[in-house]
Amino acid sequence: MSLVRERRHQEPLTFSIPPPPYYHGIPRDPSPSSFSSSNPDSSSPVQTLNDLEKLTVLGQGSNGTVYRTRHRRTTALYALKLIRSDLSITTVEADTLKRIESSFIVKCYAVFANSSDLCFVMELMEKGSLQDMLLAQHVLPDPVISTLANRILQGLRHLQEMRIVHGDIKPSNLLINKKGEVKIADFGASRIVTRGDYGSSGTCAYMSPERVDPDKWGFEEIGFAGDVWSLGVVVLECCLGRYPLTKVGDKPDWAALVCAICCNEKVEIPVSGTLEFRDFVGRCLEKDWTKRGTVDELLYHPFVKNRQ
Ligand SMILES: Nc1ncnc2c1ncn2[C@@H]1O[C@H](COP(=O)(O)OP(=O)(O)OP(=O)(O)O)[C@@H](O)[C@H]1O
Repeated sequence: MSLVRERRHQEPLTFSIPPPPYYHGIPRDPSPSSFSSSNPDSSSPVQTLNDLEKLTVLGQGSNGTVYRTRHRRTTALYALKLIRSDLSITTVEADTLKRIESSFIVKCYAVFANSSDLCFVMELMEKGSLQDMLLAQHVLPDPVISTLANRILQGLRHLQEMRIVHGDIKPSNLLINKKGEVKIADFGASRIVTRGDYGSSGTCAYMSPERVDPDKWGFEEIGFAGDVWSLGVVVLECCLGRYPLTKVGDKPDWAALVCAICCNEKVEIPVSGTLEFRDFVGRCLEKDWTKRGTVDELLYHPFVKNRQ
Protein backbone atom coordinates (compact mmCIF):
# COMPACT_ATOMS: atom_id res chain seq x y z
CA MET A 1 0.00 0.00 0.00
CA SER A 2 1.31 3.42 -0.87
CA LEU A 3 1.34 5.42 2.33
CA VAL A 4 2.59 8.78 1.24
CA ARG A 5 2.04 10.25 -2.15
CA GLU A 6 4.95 12.26 -3.46
CA ARG A 7 2.67 14.04 -5.83
CA ARG A 8 -1.04 14.51 -5.69
CA HIS A 9 -1.89 12.13 -8.51
CA GLN A 10 -0.56 9.26 -6.45
CA GLU A 11 -2.57 7.18 -4.00
CA PRO A 12 -4.12 9.10 -1.13
CA LEU A 13 -2.51 8.56 2.26
CA THR A 14 -4.57 5.94 4.02
CA PHE A 15 -2.44 4.58 6.79
CA SER A 16 -4.86 4.00 9.64
CA ILE A 17 -4.34 2.35 12.96
CA PRO A 18 -6.87 -0.47 13.10
CA PRO A 19 -9.91 0.59 15.07
CA PRO A 20 -10.00 -0.62 18.66
CA PRO A 21 -12.74 -3.04 19.68
CA TYR A 22 -15.12 -0.20 20.42
CA TYR A 23 -16.66 2.72 18.73
CA HIS A 24 -16.49 6.11 20.45
CA GLY A 25 -14.94 4.36 23.43
CA ILE A 26 -17.98 2.13 23.88
CA PRO A 27 -17.30 -1.61 24.18
CA ARG A 28 -18.62 -3.80 21.41
CA ASP A 29 -21.49 -5.33 23.26
CA PRO A 30 -24.91 -6.12 21.93
CA SER A 31 -26.40 -5.61 25.40
CA PRO A 32 -29.75 -3.89 25.86
CA SER A 33 -27.93 -0.59 26.47
CA SER A 34 -26.55 -0.63 22.93
CA PHE A 35 -28.28 1.49 20.36
CA SER A 36 -31.20 -0.33 18.77
CA SER A 37 -32.63 -0.33 15.28
CA SER A 38 -35.47 2.05 16.05
CA ASN A 39 -34.87 5.76 16.03
CA PRO A 40 -36.92 7.37 18.78
CA ASP A 41 -35.97 10.95 17.87
CA SER A 42 -39.18 12.36 16.40
CA SER A 43 -37.45 15.61 15.38
CA SER A 44 -35.22 13.77 12.91
CA PRO A 45 -36.21 14.21 9.26
CA VAL A 46 -35.41 10.52 8.74
CA GLN A 47 -37.35 8.13 10.98
CA THR A 48 -36.39 4.78 9.49
CA LEU A 49 -33.84 3.58 6.98
CA ASN A 50 -36.72 2.73 4.65
CA ASP A 51 -37.35 6.47 4.29
CA LEU A 52 -34.19 6.64 2.19
CA GLU A 53 -33.59 5.46 -1.34
CA LYS A 54 -29.93 4.79 -2.22
CA LEU A 55 -28.83 6.65 -5.37
CA THR A 56 -25.06 6.36 -5.77
CA VAL A 57 -21.92 5.47 -3.85
CA LEU A 58 -20.15 8.62 -2.67
CA GLY A 59 -17.08 6.98 -1.25
CA GLN A 60 -15.52 4.09 0.55
CA GLY A 61 -13.73 4.30 3.89
CA SER A 62 -11.82 1.69 5.84
CA ASN A 63 -14.93 0.79 7.84
CA GLY A 64 -17.70 1.04 5.29
CA THR A 65 -19.43 2.83 2.45
CA VAL A 66 -21.11 6.22 2.07
CA TYR A 67 -24.15 6.57 -0.23
CA ARG A 68 -25.98 9.51 -1.73
CA THR A 69 -29.62 8.96 -0.85
CA ARG A 70 -33.00 10.60 -1.37
CA HIS A 71 -35.83 10.81 1.12
CA ARG A 72 -38.73 9.00 -0.54
CA ARG A 73 -41.39 11.45 0.65
CA THR A 74 -39.64 14.85 0.84
CA THR A 75 -37.05 14.15 -1.94
CA ALA A 76 -34.42 15.82 0.26
CA LEU A 77 -30.90 14.46 -0.29
CA TYR A 78 -28.77 12.92 2.45
CA ALA A 79 -25.50 11.05 2.80
CA LEU A 80 -25.87 7.63 4.40
CA LYS A 81 -22.81 5.99 5.90
CA LEU A 82 -23.00 2.26 6.62
CA ILE A 83 -20.21 0.80 8.68
CA ARG A 84 -19.19 -2.59 9.98
CA SER A 85 -21.71 -4.38 12.08
CA ASP A 86 -19.12 -5.42 14.65
CA LEU A 87 -18.89 -1.83 15.88
CA SER A 88 -21.51 -0.45 18.19
CA ILE A 89 -22.68 2.81 19.65
CA THR A 90 -24.81 3.50 22.71
CA THR A 91 -27.89 5.67 22.83
CA VAL A 92 -25.98 8.32 24.79
CA GLU A 93 -23.23 8.45 22.18
CA ALA A 94 -25.70 8.56 19.31
CA ASP A 95 -27.62 11.37 21.01
CA THR A 96 -24.43 13.38 21.52
CA LEU A 97 -23.60 12.98 17.85
CA LYS A 98 -27.05 14.19 16.82
CA ARG A 99 -26.86 17.13 19.24
CA ILE A 100 -23.81 18.60 17.49
CA GLU A 101 -25.18 21.70 15.75
CA SER A 102 -22.60 23.85 14.02
CA SER A 103 -22.19 25.31 10.58
CA PHE A 104 -18.60 24.05 10.72
CA ILE A 105 -19.49 20.40 11.32
CA VAL A 106 -21.32 17.99 9.02
CA LYS A 107 -24.75 17.43 10.57
CA CYS A 108 -25.67 13.93 11.70
CA TYR A 109 -29.48 13.62 11.64
CA ALA A 110 -30.00 10.05 12.73
CA VAL A 111 -28.14 6.94 13.81
CA PHE A 112 -29.52 3.44 13.35
CA ALA A 113 -28.06 0.10 14.25
CA ASN A 114 -29.40 -3.09 12.76
CA SER A 115 -28.06 -6.61 12.64
CA SER A 116 -25.79 -5.95 9.68
CA ASP A 117 -24.75 -2.29 9.87
CA LEU A 118 -24.34 0.81 11.93
CA CYS A 119 -25.94 3.59 9.86
CA PHE A 120 -25.44 7.35 10.03
CA VAL A 121 -27.75 9.73 8.16
CA MET A 122 -25.77 12.90 7.43
CA GLU A 123 -25.91 16.21 5.68
CA LEU A 124 -24.90 15.69 2.06
CA MET A 125 -21.66 17.47 1.17
CA GLU A 126 -21.99 17.77 -2.59
CA LYS A 127 -18.43 18.70 -3.47
CA GLY A 128 -16.75 15.77 -1.77
CA SER A 129 -13.69 16.01 0.44
CA LEU A 130 -10.64 18.24 0.73
CA GLN A 131 -8.70 15.19 -0.38
CA ASP A 132 -10.65 15.19 -3.69
CA MET A 133 -9.99 18.90 -4.04
CA LEU A 134 -6.26 18.44 -3.49
CA LEU A 135 -6.16 15.58 -5.97
CA ALA A 136 -7.67 17.90 -8.58
CA GLN A 137 -5.89 21.15 -7.74
CA HIS A 138 -2.63 19.93 -6.13
CA VAL A 139 -2.03 23.11 -4.12
CA LEU A 140 -4.47 25.68 -2.79
CA PRO A 141 -4.03 29.45 -2.69
CA ASP A 142 -3.29 31.12 0.64
CA PRO A 143 -6.74 32.76 1.09
CA VAL A 144 -8.45 29.40 0.55
CA ILE A 145 -6.14 27.73 3.06
CA SER A 146 -6.67 30.42 5.69
CA THR A 147 -10.46 30.30 5.28
CA LEU A 148 -10.35 26.54 5.58
CA ALA A 149 -8.15 26.73 8.70
CA ASN A 150 -10.51 29.25 10.26
CA ARG A 151 -13.54 27.01 9.65
CA ILE A 152 -11.80 23.92 11.04
CA LEU A 153 -10.75 25.86 14.14
CA GLN A 154 -14.33 27.07 14.66
CA GLY A 155 -15.56 23.51 14.32
CA LEU A 156 -12.93 22.31 16.79
CA ARG A 157 -13.92 25.04 19.23
CA HIS A 158 -17.52 23.83 19.06
CA LEU A 159 -16.42 20.25 19.68
CA GLN A 160 -14.24 21.33 22.60
CA GLU A 161 -17.21 23.09 24.17
CA MET A 162 -18.97 19.73 24.01
CA ARG A 163 -15.83 18.01 25.38
CA ILE A 164 -15.34 16.07 22.16
CA VAL A 165 -11.90 15.28 20.73
CA HIS A 166 -12.26 14.55 17.00
CA GLY A 167 -9.14 12.41 16.77
CA ASP A 168 -8.95 12.04 12.98
CA ILE A 169 -8.69 15.44 11.31
CA LYS A 170 -7.36 14.78 7.79
CA PRO A 171 -8.26 15.82 4.22
CA SER A 172 -10.73 12.97 3.62
CA ASN A 173 -12.65 13.96 6.78
CA LEU A 174 -13.03 17.58 5.72
CA LEU A 175 -16.00 17.81 3.39
CA ILE A 176 -17.18 20.58 1.11
CA ASN A 177 -20.79 21.55 0.38
CA LYS A 178 -22.19 23.08 -2.79
CA LYS A 179 -21.47 26.59 -1.46
CA GLY A 180 -17.79 25.60 -1.18
CA GLU A 181 -17.85 25.61 2.62
CA VAL A 182 -15.58 23.16 4.41
CA LYS A 183 -16.95 21.23 7.41
CA ILE A 184 -15.54 18.62 9.76
CA ALA A 185 -16.93 15.10 9.32
CA ASP A 186 -16.45 11.55 10.54
CA PHE A 187 -16.50 11.03 14.27
CA GLY A 188 -15.36 7.44 14.01
CA ALA A 189 -12.23 8.10 16.07
CA SER A 190 -13.66 10.74 18.35
CA ARG A 191 -14.06 10.59 22.10
CA ILE A 192 -16.34 12.39 24.45
CA VAL A 193 -13.92 13.36 27.16
CA THR A 194 -15.01 12.31 30.57
CA ARG A 195 -11.67 11.16 31.92
CA GLY A 196 -8.05 11.06 30.83
CA ASP A 197 -8.20 8.04 28.55
CA TYR A 198 -6.52 8.26 25.20
CA GLY A 199 -8.12 6.86 22.06
CA SER A 200 -5.87 4.88 19.77
CA SER A 201 -7.92 5.04 16.57
CA GLY A 202 -7.23 7.55 13.84
CA THR A 203 -4.84 7.94 10.95
CA CYS A 204 -1.19 7.71 11.89
CA ALA A 205 0.05 10.19 9.28
CA TYR A 206 -1.96 12.99 10.87
CA MET A 207 -1.42 11.97 14.49
CA SER A 208 0.43 14.20 16.91
CA PRO A 209 3.74 13.14 18.54
CA GLU A 210 2.05 12.63 21.92
CA ARG A 211 -0.45 10.22 20.37
CA VAL A 212 2.15 8.27 18.42
CA ASP A 213 4.61 8.10 21.33
CA PRO A 214 2.88 9.09 24.57
CA ASP A 215 5.83 7.96 26.71
CA LYS A 216 8.28 10.29 25.02
CA TRP A 217 6.02 13.34 24.83
CA GLY A 218 4.09 12.89 28.03
CA PHE A 219 0.57 11.64 28.42
CA GLU A 220 -1.92 14.23 27.22
CA GLU A 221 -4.93 14.20 29.45
CA ILE A 222 -7.54 15.69 27.19
CA GLY A 223 -6.36 15.32 23.61
CA PHE A 224 -7.56 18.58 22.07
CA ALA A 225 -3.94 19.48 21.20
CA GLY A 226 -3.81 16.43 18.93
CA ASP A 227 -6.55 17.90 16.72
CA VAL A 228 -4.53 21.12 16.40
CA TRP A 229 -1.47 19.15 15.26
CA SER A 230 -3.55 17.38 12.61
CA LEU A 231 -4.87 20.74 11.41
CA GLY A 232 -1.27 21.91 11.00
CA VAL A 233 -0.44 18.87 8.87
CA VAL A 234 -3.51 19.49 6.69
CA VAL A 235 -2.71 23.19 6.23
CA LEU A 236 0.89 22.42 5.24
CA GLU A 237 -0.33 19.70 2.86
CA CYS A 238 -2.66 22.21 1.15
CA CYS A 239 0.33 24.50 0.58
CA LEU A 240 2.83 21.86 -0.60
CA GLY A 241 0.43 19.63 -2.52
CA ARG A 242 1.79 16.49 -0.89
CA TYR A 243 1.94 14.88 2.53
CA PRO A 244 4.38 17.22 4.26
CA LEU A 245 6.06 15.34 7.10
CA THR A 246 8.18 12.94 5.07
CA LYS A 247 10.57 13.89 2.32
CA VAL A 248 9.85 13.31 -1.36
CA GLY A 249 11.37 9.91 -2.13
CA ASP A 250 11.25 8.61 1.45
CA LYS A 251 9.83 5.12 1.77
CA PRO A 252 6.50 6.01 3.35
CA ASP A 253 6.07 3.20 5.84
CA TRP A 254 5.08 3.15 9.49
CA ALA A 255 8.68 3.60 10.70
CA ALA A 256 9.24 6.64 8.46
CA LEU A 257 6.03 8.22 9.68
CA VAL A 258 6.80 7.61 13.34
CA CYS A 259 10.28 9.02 12.83
CA ALA A 260 9.00 12.07 10.93
CA ILE A 261 6.37 12.80 13.55
CA CYS A 262 8.30 12.04 16.70
CA CYS A 263 12.07 12.11 16.08
CA ASN A 264 12.99 15.07 13.94
CA GLU A 265 13.54 18.27 15.80
CA LYS A 266 11.20 20.64 14.04
CA VAL A 267 8.87 20.29 11.09
CA GLU A 268 10.28 22.05 8.06
CA ILE A 269 8.00 24.84 6.89
CA PRO A 270 8.58 26.24 3.39
CA VAL A 271 10.30 29.61 3.42
CA SER A 272 8.18 30.64 0.43
CA GLY A 273 5.10 30.93 2.67
CA THR A 274 4.10 34.25 4.20
CA LEU A 275 5.27 35.07 7.69
CA GLU A 276 1.71 34.57 9.00
CA PHE A 277 1.41 31.19 7.30
CA ARG A 278 4.73 29.97 8.65
CA ASP A 279 4.01 31.16 12.15
CA PHE A 280 0.52 29.59 12.13
CA VAL A 281 1.80 26.22 10.94
CA GLY A 282 4.67 26.42 13.41
CA ARG A 283 2.21 26.96 16.28
CA CYS A 284 0.14 23.95 15.16
CA LEU A 285 3.14 21.70 14.56
CA GLU A 286 4.90 22.40 17.83
CA LYS A 287 6.00 18.91 18.85
CA ASP A 288 5.64 19.52 22.56
CA TRP A 289 1.86 19.55 23.03
CA THR A 290 2.14 21.71 26.15
CA LYS A 291 3.63 24.51 24.03
CA ARG A 292 1.39 24.03 20.97
CA GLY A 293 -1.15 26.69 20.02
CA THR A 294 -4.63 26.13 21.40
CA VAL A 295 -7.79 26.41 19.33
CA ASP A 296 -8.80 29.64 21.10
CA GLU A 297 -5.38 31.19 20.61
CA LEU A 298 -5.14 30.21 16.95
CA LEU A 299 -8.56 31.64 16.11
CA TYR A 300 -6.98 35.05 16.79
CA HIS A 301 -3.87 34.32 14.76
CA PRO A 302 -3.36 36.85 11.90
CA PHE A 303 -3.32 34.00 9.35
CA VAL A 304 -6.94 33.02 10.06
CA LYS A 305 -8.43 35.99 11.87
CA ASN A 306 -11.42 37.51 10.06
CA ARG A 307 -11.60 34.63 7.55
CA GLN A 308 -14.69 32.52 7.02
N1 LIG B 1 -21.66 13.56 4.36
C1 LIG B 1 -21.04 13.27 3.22
N2 LIG B 1 -21.40 13.86 2.07
C2 LIG B 1 -20.75 13.58 0.91
N3 LIG B 1 -19.74 12.70 0.80
C3 LIG B 1 -19.35 12.07 1.90
C4 LIG B 1 -19.97 12.30 3.17
N4 LIG B 1 -19.34 11.54 4.10
C5 LIG B 1 -18.38 10.86 3.44
N5 LIG B 1 -18.38 11.16 2.13
C6 LIG B 1 -17.48 10.63 1.10
O1 LIG B 1 -17.24 9.27 1.36
C7 LIG B 1 -15.84 9.02 1.50
C8 LIG B 1 -15.63 7.93 2.51
O2 LIG B 1 -15.94 8.43 3.79
P1 LIG B 1 -15.60 7.65 5.10
O3 LIG B 1 -15.89 8.58 6.23
O4 LIG B 1 -16.31 6.34 5.09
O5 LIG B 1 -14.09 7.27 4.98
P2 LIG B 1 -12.75 8.13 4.94
O6 LIG B 1 -12.81 9.19 6.01
O7 LIG B 1 -12.52 8.61 3.53
O8 LIG B 1 -11.66 7.06 5.25
P3 LIG B 1 -11.41 6.25 6.62
O9 LIG B 1 -12.69 5.60 7.01
O10 LIG B 1 -10.40 5.28 6.21
O11 LIG B 1 -10.93 7.25 7.62
C9 LIG B 1 -15.24 10.39 1.89
O12 LIG B 1 -13.89 10.49 1.53
C10 LIG B 1 -16.12 11.34 1.10
O13 LIG B 1 -15.63 11.47 -0.21
